[in-house]
Amino acid sequence: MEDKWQEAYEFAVEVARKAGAEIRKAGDSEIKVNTKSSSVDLVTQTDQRVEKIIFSALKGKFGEGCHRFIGEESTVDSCVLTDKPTWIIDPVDGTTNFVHGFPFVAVSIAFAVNKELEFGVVYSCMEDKMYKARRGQGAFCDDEPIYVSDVKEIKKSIIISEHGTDRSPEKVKKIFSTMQKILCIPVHGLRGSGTAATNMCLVACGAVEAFFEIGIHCWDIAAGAVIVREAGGIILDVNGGPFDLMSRRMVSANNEIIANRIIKEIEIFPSPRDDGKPQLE
Ligand SMILES: Nc1ncnc2c1ncn2[C@@H]1O[C@H](CO)[C@@H](O)[C@H]1OP(=O)(O)O
Ligand SMILES: [Mg+2]
Repeated sequence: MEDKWQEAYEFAVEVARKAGAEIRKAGDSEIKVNTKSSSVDLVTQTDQRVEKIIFSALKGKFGEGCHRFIGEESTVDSCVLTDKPTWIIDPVDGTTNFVHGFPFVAVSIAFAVNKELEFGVVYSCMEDKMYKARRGQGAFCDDEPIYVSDVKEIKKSIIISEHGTDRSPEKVKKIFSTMQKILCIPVHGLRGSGTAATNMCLVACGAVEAFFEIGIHCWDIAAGAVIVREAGGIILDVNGGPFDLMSRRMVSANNEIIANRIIKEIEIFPSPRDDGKPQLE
């Protein structure tokens, strides 16, 4: 069949825009906060409600039986990626930002077939920016093509990383030690928007050279991964090997030179995979 997934791609953009409008509206009223894995891993009723809105729209259109659904708040199916068409969704990426009114919050919708990411949509809803990419067709922000930066010198780069939600002193020490080494190369700067999906879009549009993190989940980065690749960038594992969506770790960069220079400095710490398989070295 010609261009089998185009309709799904266009529908995903529509659904992301609607979901983002819901998030914006919810941000204007009182936000009820609960915690998940730790006291700093936040979830709100908006996360759960928006995920339901997205899932019911997609299931209504494509049928529950034919497609699989992986979502941050309600993973109905396990996180093991199969060959079946699979939606990978984070309804509110940057929940902590949302709770605090820090203006970077994204809806992330990705679609994989035969274990390969087919398209990704990231709607940065507070800025009203729609990032999207389909495999082989380029990356766009608000329908304008976007490209990664052409900087090859690490000393002329801006790098993004985040701190995650695990505050065990050993992990925090490794995260800060990595950041210190990168900062002292020296790079032009270190940044972090508080949403992995948006961070990847910042790589894709050339605002920063790289974003890396250990601890992120597949739903945080699946859509962003397509967008970065289609903008001309690359995604690698933090050990320099191939990127594995379920590994909970990755380096996305404008090119291999910047990626490998950062990888040299990353102090890897253990992070259980999303699919329960043994972690890579
Ligand atoms: N345990 C974890 N460690 C690191 N990042 C995490 C994480 N859990 C979620 N993240 C995501 O990483 C970014 C910030 O660290 C956010 O995109 C956040 O997603 P969330 O807002 O959907 O929870
Ligand atoms: Mg997230």
